[in-house]
Amino acid sequence: MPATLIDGKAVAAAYRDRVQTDVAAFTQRTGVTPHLAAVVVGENPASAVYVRNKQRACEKAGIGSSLHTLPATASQSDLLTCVHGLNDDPTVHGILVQLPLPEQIDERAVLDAVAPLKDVDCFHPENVGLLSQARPRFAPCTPAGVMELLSAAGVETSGKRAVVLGRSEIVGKPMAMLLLARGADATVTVCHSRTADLAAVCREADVLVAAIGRAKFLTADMVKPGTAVIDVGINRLPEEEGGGLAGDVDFDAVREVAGSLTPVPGGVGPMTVAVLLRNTLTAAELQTAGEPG
Ligand SMILES: NC(=O)C1=CN([C@@H]2O[C@H](COP(=O)(O)OP(=O)(O)OC[C@H]3O[C@@H](n4cnc5c(N)ncnc54)[C@H](OP(=O)(O)O)[C@@H]3O)[C@@H](O)[C@H]2O)C=CC1
Ligand SMILES: Nc1nc(=O)c2c([nH]1)NC[C@@H]1CN(c3ccc(C(=O)N[C@@H](CCC(=O)O)C(=O)O)cc3)C=[N+]21
Ligand SMILES: [Mg+2]
Repeated sequence: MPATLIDGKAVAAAYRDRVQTDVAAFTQRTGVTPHLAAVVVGENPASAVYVRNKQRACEKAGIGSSLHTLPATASQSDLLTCVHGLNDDPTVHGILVQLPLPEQIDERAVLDAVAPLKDVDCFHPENVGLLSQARPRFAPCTPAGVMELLSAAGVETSGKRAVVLGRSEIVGKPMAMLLLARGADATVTVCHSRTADLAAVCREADVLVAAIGRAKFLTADMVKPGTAVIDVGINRLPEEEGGGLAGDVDFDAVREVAGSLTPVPGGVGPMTVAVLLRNTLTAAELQTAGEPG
């Protein structure tokens, strides 16, 4: 029996409706419109999609948004000046510095410069620390979106073996943290480029999250029948293969063995945007006087 497809678009739409309702109540009560500022350095086609989706979603949810673009040649200090300006602007509640940054920029230094209360990506060490102690201030957008999808699909994680492919600060690591947390209660293994017997480790998984950035990397032989497979990957296919998007999962083949599976597009991507909206409201609450947040 082929896998049940998890409809990320639908789950995200319902999630965004709840955010929209909460934004309206917040704005009514405080007179404040939550505002998300995105900082983009240079041109990157993959980033452009994300920026567009975010801006459209903000508008629909009653959240203000602004785009701050710097040329690909921008210096570290240009970028820090931009971030400091947004930190000091009381009308801006959330700041997102789009990754990756050009190579002349020290990515960590820039992310560390974002005011912790405006750090809607949950990248600042203070927020990562809070997350790791299971008292999060902000949800890591993509991993939290994955947890929402698992829950919407009725996938049990407690006591199950979860395998996360990838150990990045943006997806793999915080994903492992959320699956491990009390309440989710999975037994978590994190794999990376040095993992031995990767296929065998993957075959142990009841829940498998692929976030490595290699098109169609996860093949059917790496998946135990019935496993819930979440495909975080967003990879642009070469022109010879049609130039479309592909996840990290070999969708057509894995679909025949997995219990449930997310498509790309229409899976995790829309959830990332939805959680980002929620975090922007949370940031506005934390920064608005009289709001316990
Ligand atoms: N849907 C969404 O909202 C989002 C999607 N993405 C997508 O998710 C994917 C991953 O992104 P991101 O985490 O930023 O990527 P990174 O490149 O930062 O990290 C990739 C990770 O995968 C590991 N890896 C790479 N190749 C292999 C391999 N052959 N075998 C095992 N492990 C491997 C790397 O190992 P090592 O550490 O050893 O190098 C690394 O830990 C990308 O396709 C990206 O576009 C990203 C963010 C949000
Ligand atoms: N500071 C920072 N935070 C991020 O969260 C971040 C980032 N930088 N840099 C880039 C990656 C990638 N990312 C995506 C989010 C949503 C979609 C998305 O909405 N995808 C839709 C549409 C895809 C399409 O049609 O092209 C989908 O998968 O259905 C894609 C990609 C966030 N990232
Ligand atoms: Mg997706």
